Amino acid sequence: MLPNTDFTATQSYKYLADHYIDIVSKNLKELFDADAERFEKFSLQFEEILVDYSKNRIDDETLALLIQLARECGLDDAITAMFSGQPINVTEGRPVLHIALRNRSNTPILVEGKDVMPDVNRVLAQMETFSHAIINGEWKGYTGKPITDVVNIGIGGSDLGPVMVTEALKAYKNHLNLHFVSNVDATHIVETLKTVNAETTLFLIASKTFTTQETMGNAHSARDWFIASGGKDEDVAKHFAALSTNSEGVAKFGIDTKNMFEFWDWVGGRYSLWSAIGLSISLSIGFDNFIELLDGAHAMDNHFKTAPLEENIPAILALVGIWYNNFFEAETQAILPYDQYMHRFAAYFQQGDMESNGKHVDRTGKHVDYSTGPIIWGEPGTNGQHAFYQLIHQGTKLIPCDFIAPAQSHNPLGEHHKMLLSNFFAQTEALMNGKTEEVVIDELKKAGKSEEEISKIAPFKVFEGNRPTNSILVKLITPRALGSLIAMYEHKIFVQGIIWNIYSFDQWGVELGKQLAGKILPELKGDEEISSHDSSTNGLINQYKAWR
Ligand SMILES: O=P(O)(O)OC[C@H]1O[C@H](O)[C@H](O)[C@@H](O)[C@@H]1O
Repeated sequence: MLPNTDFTATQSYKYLADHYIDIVSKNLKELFDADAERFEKFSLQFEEILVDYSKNRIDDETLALLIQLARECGLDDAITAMFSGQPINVTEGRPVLHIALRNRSNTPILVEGKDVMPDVNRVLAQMETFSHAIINGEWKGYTGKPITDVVNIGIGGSDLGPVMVTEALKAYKNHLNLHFVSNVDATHIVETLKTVNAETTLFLIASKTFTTQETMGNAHSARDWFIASGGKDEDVAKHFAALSTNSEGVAKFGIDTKNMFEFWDWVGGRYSLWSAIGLSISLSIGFDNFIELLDGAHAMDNHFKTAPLEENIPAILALVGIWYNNFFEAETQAILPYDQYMHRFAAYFQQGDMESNGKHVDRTGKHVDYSTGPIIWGEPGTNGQHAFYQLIHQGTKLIPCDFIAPAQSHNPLGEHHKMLLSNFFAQTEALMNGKTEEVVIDELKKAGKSEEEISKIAPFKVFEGNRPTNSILVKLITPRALGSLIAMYEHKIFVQGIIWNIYSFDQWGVELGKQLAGKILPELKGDEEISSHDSSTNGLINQYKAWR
C-alpha cells in the first residue's frame, strides 16, 4: 500500500525550507556562470528525448534534498505498489494499471491473484483485427460501402487522449477521416453529422462507465440520425462499436457486445488512451503505429521503475515542480509545445494533472495545509508568444514552463522549422537572462534617444529574468517518442501525488456538479417558476424559462 507521510514534517522539507532562502537570492545566470558543467549535470537523455532541466532555480544541494524528500515520502515503495497491481486507488478500491496496457514485455501483472495480461492481449488482438478490416475496407457499411469516417463519441478521458494523440501523430494518418464529439451541446454532434454519410460512417461510443450523460446523449442522437438516414436497427452492428468496461450498459444501448472493446476498472479514464479507448488512434494511424506508441510508453515505464531517482526523469520533473509549487508558491505550470501537431497536449494534461492532483485532503482524510496540484495550461509556440508570454516575461507571477520541441519536422518546408526552433531556444534564454536596465539604457542610447526619453521609457523595457524553464527536445515526434513523453508526464503526476500524500486516481470533485445538474434538468422542463435554490440560481433559471 501507499506510504502515508506528511511531507512538510520530514527532515528534508525543513532543510529545503532553509535552503530556499539561500536559493531565492540567487540568479539563474549566476548559477550558470558558477558552474561550467551545469547543462551536463542537469540534463538527461532518454532514447531520442533530451530533458534539460538546468534552467531551474536549483543547485546540487536542492536536488539532493528533493531526492531525499522523495525517499522520506516512500516514493520507491509507491512505485513498486503501482507496478505490482496493489489497490492504490484506495477511495475507489482499485489498482492503477495503465502500465499493464502497455506492458509489452508481457510479464504477469496480478490483480487479486489473476494475471491481467491475457485479457489485455486479447483486446489488443481484437483491436488489431478490427483496425485492419476498417482500414483495408473489408468491413462494409449497410449498403456495402467501406468506412470512410470514424466518429468517436466520448468526453474527458474518453475523448482528450484520442484527440490529442491523433492530432499529434497526424503525419502518420491514413485515409480515414476522424471526428470527435464530446460536448453535450447539440452543436457538436449536429455540425459533425453534417460532414459525414451514414452509409460509410463508423461511430465509436467511448465511455468507461457507459453512463456519462454527455456521451449517452450524443450516442442516442447519432443512432437516431443513423436510422433517420436510412439505416435499419439490424444495421446498427455495422456502424456502432462500444469502448467500455460496462457490457450491460452497452447491450442495453443496443450495441452488439461482439462489437464491444473491453477495458477494466483498474484503468483510470484520464489514463485510458492505451486501452480500447485508443481504438480511434489505431484506426487513424494503423495498429502497428498504435503498438509503437505503447512500446514508447513501456520503455518510459521501465525507466521510471528502474532508474535511480537521481537519473529518473519523471521523478526529477516532479520534484522540481514541487520546489516551485510548495516553496516558491507558484500556482501554475505551463506546457508549451513548439509543434503544431501537439496543439492539444496541454489540454490533455489539464485533465491528466488537474483531475489527478487537484485534491484538498490527504490520504488520511485530513485537510492539507499546503498547496497541491498546479493549474496546467498552455498553447503551442509560437502562438503563445504573441498572446500570453508578456505575463510570463514581465508579470508578477512565477510561471514554471515546459518547452517541448522536435529537432526534426514532419513538414520540412523552407526555413520554417529553423524559425520555429530559434524561438524555442530564444524564449528559455530570454526568460532566464532577462535584460538589465543597463543594457536597456545602452540600447536606447545607441538608438539616439535623449536622456529624458531614456529615463521615461527604460523601466518598461527591463526584463528581470531568472524565470525557470525545462526544455524537452525530441528528435522527431514519432509514435514511440510520443508514447514515452505522455508516460513521462503521467509518472510525474504520480510522483507529485505521492509527495503531497493525496490520492491521485479518484475524481470525486466532478460529482457534485453532475448531481445538481441531474436535479435541475427536470426543473427546466415545465413552465412553473422555480424557487427551490438560492436567489441567484432561481433568478437565472427563471430568466432562462422566460427567454427560451
Ligand atoms: O469514460 P466515461 O465513463 O464516459 O467518463 C468520462 C469522464 O467522466 C468524468 O467526468 C470523469 O471525471 C473523467 O475522468 C472521465 O474521463
